[in-house]
Amino acid sequence: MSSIEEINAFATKYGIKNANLIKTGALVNGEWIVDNSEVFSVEDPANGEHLINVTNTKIEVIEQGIKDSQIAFKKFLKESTGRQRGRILRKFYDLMLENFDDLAIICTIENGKSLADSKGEITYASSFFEWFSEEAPRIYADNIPSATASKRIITSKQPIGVVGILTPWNFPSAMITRKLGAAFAAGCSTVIKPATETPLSALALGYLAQEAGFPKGMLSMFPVDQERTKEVGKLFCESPIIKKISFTGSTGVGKLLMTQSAQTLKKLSFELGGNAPFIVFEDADVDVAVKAALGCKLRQSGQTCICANRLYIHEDVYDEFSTKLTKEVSKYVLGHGLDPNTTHGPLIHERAVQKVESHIDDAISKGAEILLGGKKAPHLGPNFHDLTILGNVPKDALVNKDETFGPLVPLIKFKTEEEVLELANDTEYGLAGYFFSKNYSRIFRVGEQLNCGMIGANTGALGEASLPFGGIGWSGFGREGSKYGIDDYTVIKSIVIDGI
Ligand SMILES: NC(=O)c1ccc[n+]([C@@H]2O[C@H](COP(=O)([O-])OP(=O)(O)OC[C@H]3O[C@@H](n4cnc5c(N)ncnc54)[C@H](O)[C@@H]3O)[C@@H](O)[C@H]2O)c1
Ligand SMILES: O=CCCC(=O)O
Repeated sequence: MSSIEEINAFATKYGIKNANLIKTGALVNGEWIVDNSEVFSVEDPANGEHLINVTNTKIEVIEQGIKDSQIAFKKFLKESTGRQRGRILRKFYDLMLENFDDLAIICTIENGKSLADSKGEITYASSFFEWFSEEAPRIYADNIPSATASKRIITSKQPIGVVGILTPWNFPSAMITRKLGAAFAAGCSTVIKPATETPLSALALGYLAQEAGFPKGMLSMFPVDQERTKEVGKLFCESPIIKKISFTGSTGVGKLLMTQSAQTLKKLSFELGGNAPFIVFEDADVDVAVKAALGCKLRQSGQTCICANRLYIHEDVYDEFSTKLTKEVSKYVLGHGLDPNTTHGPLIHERAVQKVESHIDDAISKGAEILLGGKKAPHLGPNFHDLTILGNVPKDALVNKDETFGPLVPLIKFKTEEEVLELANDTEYGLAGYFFSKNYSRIFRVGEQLNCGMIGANTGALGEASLPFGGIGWSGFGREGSKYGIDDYTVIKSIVIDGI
């Protein structure tokens, strides 16, 4: 599908005012390539209905796009300044805000999350362009004293070159802007493969990039189906032109991409899976902890990499916490994301629902009890699952080790700080962690001992453009956003000058 009439009808059906945002082809060297000979279907995860067909970009088109991206990079490197790149990013930010409602609707129909969550995502996504528009003119380096009196060592931070960006479906806009904003601020060109489930949000950003003044070839986007995804991942990793890969997704795929990148020794940034502990100590403000758990565990129905995965509650406050949490969660409404009453949407696909079920079944077989929910909700659509709270989850339940990535809140009792720190750190993962206490020495002590890249102390909300976002261990490496975010897209060059 791609005629103007069809696109307009699609936009009208969903209340999207700016039909130009609906793109169904690949963006290659400044041109939209719509090829109806090979397409894949984008579906609404809430009801399984077909939304639109998108071009399944052919490998030869992608290979050419990568070459064009290198030409664009070299040209732009000579011409552009940080200030100019900053202005383009600022324009991009403004355009995202002008198209705010439309971008949120596009996100909801292809991802399933509630419109409120989508609006939150567009605010978050656009903030990275605002942030990096301000960072772009400030890429400073050093003048380093030499050991030899006649020498000077001058460094500069140069853009690494063409960057391959591979993004997931759970934040179809923000995972692109957090990478693209930093890469473009540094002066890199980018080739992006968005998630097969959510290409429309990505392609809408491709359109806005052109409107914002991205030079042709500085941003190319190749939508592909699941099957071709693997081929493109390998192509990016093995390409001698692409100098860096930035990936957000599962740890398994991260390991594969790292192996595939060995021959080209690429610079890599990986945001991978998590297994976030959420600890409520006996000296916590329980109301604060309950409020934080609602957002941090159940935002986007639990499909966020920094979602709490396992909740450890001190035995003294366990009953109060579980009663208050259950009362609040029972007020939530599952439904289609566009329905104004909906607080929580479906999961992305059947596999995700099965994982939630398997974690529930495992915990119950080991003695956990259902406090709320506990079942699939097929009457709402194929990918709906109850928001579920399990009490008295044993410490050997699967959910302690494996990320659910869904709406399951497992409550696990503990007695001592020492015991809970051991449980919390008993994992290969280390993305986010949370704990709640009013005792300041404990805040410092536990904060220093939790093995995670990001820690919330008395908060469940971490994400913002100024946060160095990233993990340790099997949760990946590299930091996105923040004053460090551009570093991943630059190389330090030193010039040693003698004879002074
Ligand atoms: N860190 C995050 O933000 C994040 C986001 C989404 C998923 N996840 C993790 O992934 C798990 C489930 O999600 P999933 O199964 O969709 O993850 P996944 O890793 O299979 O998919 C994530 C993204 O990677 C792409 N991808 C998959 N195989 C690829 C390959 N061989 N080469 C290149 N790209 C490839 C997918 O198309 C998708 O865009 C979760 O449990 C969570 O741990 C993490
Ligand atoms: O899911 C991955 C990113 C989540 C976030 O940035 O808050």
